[in-house]
Amino acid sequence: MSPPTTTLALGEGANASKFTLDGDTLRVERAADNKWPQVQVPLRDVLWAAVDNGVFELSALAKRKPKGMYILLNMSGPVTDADLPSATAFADALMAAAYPALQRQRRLKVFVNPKSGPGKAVGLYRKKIEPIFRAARCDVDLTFTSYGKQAQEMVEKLPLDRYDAIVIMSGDGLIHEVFNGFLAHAEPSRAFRTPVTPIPSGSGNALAINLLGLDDAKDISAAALNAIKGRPMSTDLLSLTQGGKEYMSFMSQSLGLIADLDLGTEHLRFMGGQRFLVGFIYGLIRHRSCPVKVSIKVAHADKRKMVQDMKAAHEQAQATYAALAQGPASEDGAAAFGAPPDPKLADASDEEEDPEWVTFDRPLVYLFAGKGPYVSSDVLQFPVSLPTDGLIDVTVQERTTRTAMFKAIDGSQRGDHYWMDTQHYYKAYAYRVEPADSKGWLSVDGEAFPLEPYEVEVRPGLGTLLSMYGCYQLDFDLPKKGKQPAPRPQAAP
Ligand SMILES: Nc1ncnc2c1ncn2[C@@H]1O[C@H](COP(=O)(O)OP(=O)(O)OP(=O)(O)O)[C@@H](O)[C@H]1O
Repeated sequence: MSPPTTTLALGEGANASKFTLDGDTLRVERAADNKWPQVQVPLRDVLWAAVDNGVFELSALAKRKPKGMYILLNMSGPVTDADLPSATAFADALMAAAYPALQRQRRLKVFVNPKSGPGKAVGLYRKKIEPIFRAARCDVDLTFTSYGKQAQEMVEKLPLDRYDAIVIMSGDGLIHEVFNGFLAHAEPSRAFRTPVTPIPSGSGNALAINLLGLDDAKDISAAALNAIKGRPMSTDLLSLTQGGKEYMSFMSQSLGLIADLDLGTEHLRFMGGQRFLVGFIYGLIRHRSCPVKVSIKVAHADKRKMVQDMKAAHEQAQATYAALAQGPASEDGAAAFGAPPDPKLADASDEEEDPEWVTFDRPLVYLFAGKGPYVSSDVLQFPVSLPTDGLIDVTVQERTTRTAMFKAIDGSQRGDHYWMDTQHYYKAYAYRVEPADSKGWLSVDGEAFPLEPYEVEVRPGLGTLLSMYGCYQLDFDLPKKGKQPAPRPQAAP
């Protein structure tokens, strides 16, 4: 239920301020403020309100335009003794409405990688993120990483009771480290329940894009808000075994063209995200096959059904989120988006499914498997991925003409390649790869692994992320009428 309209008026004459809590919105009118004489923000963006030592304090993130960047507003003003009861009551009501069934003042373990992306993370953290966490009165334990794998080592020994979430300001590489730190923790299942949330500052920030959406992922303040207000969202993780050792992958594994462009373009780092596109074009010009044997434990492979399932799951998650956001105020942060489904139950309705291992036996250009729709801001590789369907999305690009592959680049941000006949898409419980030779790369969450035999198995709902929505943020649907995709031939088992 939305809170009733409540108003607080403070000060007099030119210094008068009026605060109105109206449904899901806070309105502030302060004629004396030259920059923001009137502000309207959704309650979601309110970070703090309190009366402290006779001063009314209010912090919120605000935007000048709906699609603009967040700006932190800290307002404060004296409260007379006569106004003290009404100001305190207003602040309490505002906080209750701004944190519905959400824990306040989260205790955050924050990792910032100074070397991530263009190397500006420290400055951005100090300028933008730190003031937001301070405004929300979060308890921050900050580490600027000083060498590779430092975050992983620290997470392996993390005192789990000490933190409500782990915040990672870097690219996807440091998130990979954190999940692998959990794997080596003395209490792995408890460790994996610690929510993880990204603040994008790397060259690949897929998790931030998937949680926040393409637009908000450009605004690190939106990511900070997610660390403060996001709700725990379970996610499947992908257990990769190679040479008898287990690794945890949260995002993707790739071979062939995709791994080459991911790992073989380090020298083009100065280009930022553009280096992946350049690498893709270079790979297409070389047009090499990827000599591997791929076996997949397939749950189903009907592209249209996958889209319908994804849309239905998103609707359900959004309804759950909306109910939670309207829920009674509480300081209990345990509200999650429900338990992950049993993957066997998820497909119980589909009697034609064959849970046996099948072998993909056509020449392929790349294999790309993972969790989470976007793998970079330009590529919507797994548009039907769901956080907790207990399945991994496995795509195998069969060898085709260069022209067909070049055409696919254009719509890759929209996921157009999903509909290519030669792009085989499987929902799978597990898959195995046996490379014919060891020349080339295996990329796991963007990190280099040897091109040796490996197997991936889904660990349903093992990990926890933070989300404002309860589902990934993307726009993908069945093609409009008149633009029907051609029927896709099954890869022969
Ligand atoms: N201070 C540091 N110096 C050098 N490397 C570091 C430091 N801190 C972390 N690292 C390593 O930097 C890598 C950066 O990965 P991450 O993906 O998070 O950022 P990125 O800028 O997107 O990098 P990449 O493009 O390589 O993926 C991680 O493997 C991590 O171990």
